[in-house]
Amino acid sequence: MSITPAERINHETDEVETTLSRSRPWGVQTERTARFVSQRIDAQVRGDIQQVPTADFEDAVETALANDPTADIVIGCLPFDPDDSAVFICGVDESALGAEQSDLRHTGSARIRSVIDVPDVAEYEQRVADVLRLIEEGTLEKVVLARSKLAAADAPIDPQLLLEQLRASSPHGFGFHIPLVDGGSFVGLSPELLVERDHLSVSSHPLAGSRIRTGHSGADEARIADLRASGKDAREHQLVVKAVAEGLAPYCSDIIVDDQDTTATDSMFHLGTWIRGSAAADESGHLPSASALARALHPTPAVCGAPTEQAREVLRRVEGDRGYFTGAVGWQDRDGNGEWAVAIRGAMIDGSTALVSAGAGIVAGSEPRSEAEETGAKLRTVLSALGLGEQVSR
Ligand SMILES: C=C(O[C@H]1C=CC=C(C(=O)O)[C@@H]1O)C(=O)O
Repeated sequence: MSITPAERINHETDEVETTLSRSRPWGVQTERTARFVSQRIDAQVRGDIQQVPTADFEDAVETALANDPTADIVIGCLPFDPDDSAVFICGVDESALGAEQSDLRHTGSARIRSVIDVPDVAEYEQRVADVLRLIEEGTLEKVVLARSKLAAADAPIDPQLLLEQLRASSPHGFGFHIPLVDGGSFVGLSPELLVERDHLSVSSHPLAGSRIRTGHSGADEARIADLRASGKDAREHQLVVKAVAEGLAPYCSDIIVDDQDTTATDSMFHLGTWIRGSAAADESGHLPSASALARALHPTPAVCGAPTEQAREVLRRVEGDRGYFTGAVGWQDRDGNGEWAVAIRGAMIDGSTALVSAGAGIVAGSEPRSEAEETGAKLRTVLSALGLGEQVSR
């Protein structure tokens, strides 16, 4: 008897569920340091870890800041599923005080001993094929399907060291280290700006459509040309640009959509588009905060799909709980200025294990094998910083 795509994608993965749920005891508070680094700031705050429900991103950020009246800014992560909890640390920006104020413990002695695919590559390719059938049937236009690798080391993994190693591999992007209530951390270097508000100025730089970098200039130029000429990648990208421009429209005036660019990370090329506008005050004179703008945009089709609700439903059935992966990570001040990056190219560190996840946009014309290769290359960005990389082939 043949299995339908809907039946197959009911698959659940115990290792991932366990790692994610261990990160979520409620109401625990312990003082730790969080860091967020971008072209705009290098912020480090020390305070209690606050885990708050997030029916609404803006309310959650405001609740966290209200809980700590002495704090200037909040750094934290917002979940992929808004029914889930967010984690914040509020405080005074201590980055100017130097590293001795932080939790830095650069032991660097952890060696990765084993890596498990979750799901295995064949199952991921089957899921892509199943989603392609749903797309063919006309139910959906795009779904961003993710897979993970669970790496186990012989000693606790140092999250600060991982962040430094990621930053050494790529000078751009949004570096983050968010401590979690169970003692674990969410660490990464995202290339994608969900939204930034700097007083009146609002910007977003969605990415979608990718090629793997070879590291050889001639071959890389050919890959960039191929990416720019690809109708499939243009469709995948334009779905995101349209959603972001429409999402910002109620909150901004003078929205300008730039020409498409190519954004490079250490391992990937992506199609990107800057979308900018001026923050518009509501009837009581309030400007939309960075988190209100993040709420309006999340989840974009760069991490979920289109139409959003149908894609989200597929992801719930296929992948289960994504936790903070493909949520948002960033900072915000009391005036609502801030930056929220898309929470990709990161790892959930739990003692001596690291759960690394990556997704790829599936649209008509996608091929299961190349989507597995693309997610493999995205995973390698983080795995290399953990000291793996070439040893992990796909
Ligand atoms: C969802 C991820 O990437 C997104 C960002 C850039 C390009 C993407 C793509 O081409 O599929 C994804 O939309 C990820 O890295 O986990």
